[in-house]
Amino acid sequence: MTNPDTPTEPALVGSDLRRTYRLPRRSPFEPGAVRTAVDGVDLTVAAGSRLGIVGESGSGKSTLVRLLAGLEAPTTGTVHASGRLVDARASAVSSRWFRRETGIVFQDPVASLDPRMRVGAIVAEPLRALRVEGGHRAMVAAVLERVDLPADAADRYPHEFSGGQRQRIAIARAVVHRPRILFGDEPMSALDVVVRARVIDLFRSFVDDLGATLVLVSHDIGVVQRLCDTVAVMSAGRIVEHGPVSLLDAPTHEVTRALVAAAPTLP
Ligand SMILES: Nc1ncnc2c1ncn2[C@@H]1O[C@H](COP(=O)(O)OP(=O)(O)OP(=O)(O)O)[C@@H](O)[C@H]1O
Repeated sequence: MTNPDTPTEPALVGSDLRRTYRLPRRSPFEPGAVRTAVDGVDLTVAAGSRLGIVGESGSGKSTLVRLLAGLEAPTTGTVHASGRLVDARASAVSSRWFRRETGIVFQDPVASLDPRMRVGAIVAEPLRALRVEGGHRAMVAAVLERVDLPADAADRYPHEFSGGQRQRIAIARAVVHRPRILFGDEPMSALDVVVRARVIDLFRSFVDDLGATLVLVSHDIGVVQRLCDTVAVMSAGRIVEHGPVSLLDAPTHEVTRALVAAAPTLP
């Protein structure tokens, strides 16, 4: 039996994460320049916490979340999930344990859903790939209902749905296997205000139900204030401020101050 006083292992620990990209060469005589997207990040995400990652465009938010989600390998540094090394270069079989623990929602629901597959097959895909036991059809039907899609949604194709509905299909696919960590990379930013509010609610209710850890990239401070309990502020590939989300109410770092000052007031 676990002692409630014993601190549990952090959901994620990124240690000295660095990710560089070599840009295309401008001349045949010189190598391409190197761009540093993430520049020595140490980050611990406590189990059950809800971390928002904010920062100006190009500050490295998406790259950091791809590293934490094991979608991309760091140039140097490591990611551990519940104490276990996450290896983005591992085979599908070796990385299955981590894929089972994680779900990801991206910004663009059109690009992230295969147009040739029916919605039911799209949402069932993680169950199949991750060898989840049980009746997949029933699990898919239940999760589609949870995201308010019509009963016949499973038999239809993504193009038959609106942008907001497609994002809800993407959320259904991300949570159908009941992950312990949910990642979102700007999952609300392609949506209009009303649809965005609904998608925020859905994120919150799934994270509550699953008792999951949330790692959410957003340029929208208001979304982070609504969904997250902690925030990390990025600038030029580094985390310049990290703490409770209330730090956005009284920002001290100049980067955070500028982000808060530039944020529109939400209705
Ligand atoms: N595959 C890549 N090849 C080359 N450069 C890249 C690549 N991915 C990211 N970068 C560069 O790394 C830096 C950080 O990019 P990243 O997308 O992580 O930032 P971001 O904070 O998520 O930006 P945005 O808010 O605009 O999405 C940028 O300068 C970007 O151009």
